[in-house]
Amino acid sequence: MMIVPQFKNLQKVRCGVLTVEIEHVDAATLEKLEQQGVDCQPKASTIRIIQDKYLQKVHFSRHSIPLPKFMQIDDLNSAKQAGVLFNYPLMIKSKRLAYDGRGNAVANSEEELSSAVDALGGYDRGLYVEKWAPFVKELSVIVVRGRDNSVVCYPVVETIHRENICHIVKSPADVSWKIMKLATDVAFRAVSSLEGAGVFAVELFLTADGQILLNEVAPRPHNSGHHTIESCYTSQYEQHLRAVVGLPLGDPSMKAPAAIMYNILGEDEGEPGFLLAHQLIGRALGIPGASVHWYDKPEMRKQRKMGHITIVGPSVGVVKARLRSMLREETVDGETAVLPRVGIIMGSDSDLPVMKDAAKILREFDVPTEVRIVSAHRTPEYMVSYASSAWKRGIQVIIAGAGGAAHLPGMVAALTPLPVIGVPVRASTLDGLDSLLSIVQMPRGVPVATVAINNATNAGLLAVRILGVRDLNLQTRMAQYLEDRRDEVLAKGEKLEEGGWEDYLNSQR
Ligand SMILES: Nc1cncn1[C@@H]1O[C@H](COP(=O)(O)O)[C@@H](O)[C@H]1O
Repeated sequence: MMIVPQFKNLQKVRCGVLTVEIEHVDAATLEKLEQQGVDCQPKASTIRIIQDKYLQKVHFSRHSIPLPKFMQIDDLNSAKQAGVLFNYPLMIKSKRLAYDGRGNAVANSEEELSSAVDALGGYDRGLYVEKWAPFVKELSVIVVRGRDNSVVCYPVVETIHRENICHIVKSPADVSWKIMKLATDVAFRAVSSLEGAGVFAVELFLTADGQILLNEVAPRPHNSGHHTIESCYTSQYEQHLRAVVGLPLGDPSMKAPAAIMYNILGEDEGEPGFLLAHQLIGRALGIPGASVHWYDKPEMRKQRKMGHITIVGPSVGVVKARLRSMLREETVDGETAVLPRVGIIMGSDSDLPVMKDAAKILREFDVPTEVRIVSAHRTPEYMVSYASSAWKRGIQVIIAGAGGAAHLPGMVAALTPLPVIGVPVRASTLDGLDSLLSIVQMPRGVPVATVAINNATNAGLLAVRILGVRDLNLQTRMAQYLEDRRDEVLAKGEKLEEGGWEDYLNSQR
C-alpha cells in the first residue's frame, strides 16, 4: 500500500499503525490518491472503522454492545416518507474524516438538520444520524490486543472537551468502581468484535442512569492515552509496537496514583498564539510532576492541538491543584495554596490540647495538614459533608479525636474509603475508657485504627507511615525518626551508667 511505505513489511499485520497514517492524509490528498487508483480503503476491518463509522456501528449492534440510536441518512425526505421520526437534538456525523469536532454537527430542529447536512458537504459525503446521547461524562478506555490475541486494558479515563475538542483527560476517571468495571467490559467487548492487533481507544458515554454507551473506536494510539507516557508502566506507544510486532504486552497499570493530561490548544492565530502557549509551558516547567510535549507544528491556529502537558502526582486532589496552579486559578497572592494530605478533626476545641500533638508530628514531617472541629453530635451535617468529600479533595488520611460518646471516628470511617485513625480523648469523667471503647469497638466492615488514650502523637506517626507506603521520602524519614529515638534512649542509658541514678535524677530537676 503506497500511503505507508515505511511500514511495508508490516502489511500483513492488520494494525492501527496503518490507520494512523491514513488519518493523517487530508481529504484533498486522499481524493488525489484515489484518482490515481491507490486503494485508500484497505480491506482490514480495523481500517474501515475510520472510513465507515456506519459499518462499524452495524457491526457492534450485532454484538449487542450498547450504542446510541443511529441510522444512515441518504436523503431526509425519503427518510421522512419511510416514517422515520426524528427526535431532536440529533448528532449528524460524516462517515469520513470526522475528528476533533470536524465532520460533526448537532441539529436541534428540522431547519438545523438541513443546514447541518449542507455544512457537512451534503448526503453524498456519506452521513449518518445519531440520537443525541444525554451523557453526564465522556469516558475512554485504551484496549490493546497482541498478535497472539492477548488483551490488556488501561484504567478508565474521563475526557473533558472544549468546543468538541479533547481538552483535559483525567486518569483514573472520577467514577465509581462499578462504572469503571462496566466501561472496561463494554470497551473489551467492542474491541473483541473487531479484528486487528494494536492499540484501540474506545470512547464511551456515561448516562445519568448509569449506562455506558459505546461512542467511537479509534484503532490507534489516542489523545486519551497520552498520559500513559508518564503515568503508566507501559505507554500506549510502546504497547502499540509490542502488539503489532508480536512481543508480549506490557503492564498497563498506573505507576503514579493520579494523572491529568492538558492539551495545549491554540488560543490565538500566529505569533500571539505561540506567545500564550509558551507562557503556559513556562509555568508548567515549574509545576512538580509536569511533563511538556510540544509537537513543533509550524503553524499556530485557534483550537489546534499544539502539544500537551501531563501532570502526575500522589492523589487526584494534588494533580488537580497543580493544574489549577499552572492555569493560574485559585492562587493566593500568586502562590498556590498547598493541598492538605491529612485531615485532623476533633469533636470540640477542648480536644485541641491533645490533638495538637498529631499536628506537631505532621509538621515535623512536612506533611500538609488541615485541622477542623467536626462534631458527630453537634454538627452532624458538616461531619457528613466533610467525610464524604475529603478523598476527592486530596486528603489521604483522617485523624479523628473525640471524648465521651466518641462517635466521630467511626461515623467518618463509614462515610469515606480513606484510612481513619481514632484518638480517644480523656474527658472529665471515666478516665477516657468511654472514648476508647466507643472508638475501638467498631462493627465488622468499618475499621478505625485506634491509638492509646490521648496519644495523638502516635496518630500522627501512623498517618506518616500510611502515607509512606507510596512516598519513599516519608518512609525514609520515618526510618530516621526511629533511629533518632533509639539514639536518644542509648544516650540516656549511657548517661545513667556513667553518673549513676542519683546524678541522673538531679540533672533532670
Ligand atoms: N462526643 C462528642 C461529640 N461532640 C463533642 N464530643 C466530645 O465531647 C467532649 C466534651 O466536649 P466539650 O468540651 O465541647 O463539652 C469532647 O471530648 C468532644 O470530643
